[in-house]
Amino acid sequence: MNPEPELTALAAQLPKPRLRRPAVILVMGVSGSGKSTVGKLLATVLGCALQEGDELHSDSNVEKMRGGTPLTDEDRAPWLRSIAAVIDGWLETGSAGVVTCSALKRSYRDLIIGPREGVQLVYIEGTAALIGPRMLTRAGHYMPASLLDSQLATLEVPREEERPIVVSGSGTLLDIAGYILDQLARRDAAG
Ligand SMILES: Nc1ncnc2c1ncn2[C@@H]1O[C@H](COP(=O)(O)OP(=O)(O)OP(=O)(O)O)[C@@H](O)[C@H]1O
Ligand SMILES: O=C(O)[C@H](O)[C@@H](O)[C@H](O)[C@H](O)CO
Repeated sequence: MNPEPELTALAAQLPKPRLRRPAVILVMGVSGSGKSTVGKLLATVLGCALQEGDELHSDSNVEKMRGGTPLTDEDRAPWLRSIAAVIDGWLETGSAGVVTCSALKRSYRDLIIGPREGVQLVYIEGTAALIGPRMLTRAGHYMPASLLDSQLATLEVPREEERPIVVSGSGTLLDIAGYILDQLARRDAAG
């Protein structure tokens, strides 16, 4: 992991929470909601591994998205399994880790988290008005802003029973990561 200098500087302003159990975190949300940026920040503060879900897509999935076509359930299935395998690896070794994945549908999250104990879901909320302009100005990413509408249409917001930490993507990165770390510490202490 080699986060950008700005993220390293932000991370230095966030105290590392003392947790009883290693944090295994899935950061979800539509494309452009801030998963990678927030995920990097969390992993830097926690001093743990970061797996970018985007890096696990097949070349054909990436080409499809680059061309402006939304992925289907079938396209996503092997990708979701590879994300679940990363989480299983961390759980088996008792390691902490942060994985980013859009995880748009409940069925996807059932596959990635399902009955696994000790995986914390974090959902970054954001409207098209917030995220669209950010996607347009983001450099060097294959995902076109034109796919944002389909991402939002496919999204099934996590329900209470999934015990998500829900945070608005409209705040500053410091606020967003600070809130997530605070919630993580409270839940760790209570659990
Ligand atoms: N809270 C924020 N404030 C300002 N800019 C932000 C914030 N969160 C994210 N951004 C910016 O928005 C853009 C999208 O963020 P990011 O790449 O982290 O989203 P993502 O959910 O990982 O997207 P994708 O799933 O498409 O990879 C980036 O340019 C990032 O710097
Ligand atoms: O499920 C999906 O449609 C995809 O995973 C997308 O969400 C992308 O991976 C990502 O967001 C692009 O950057």
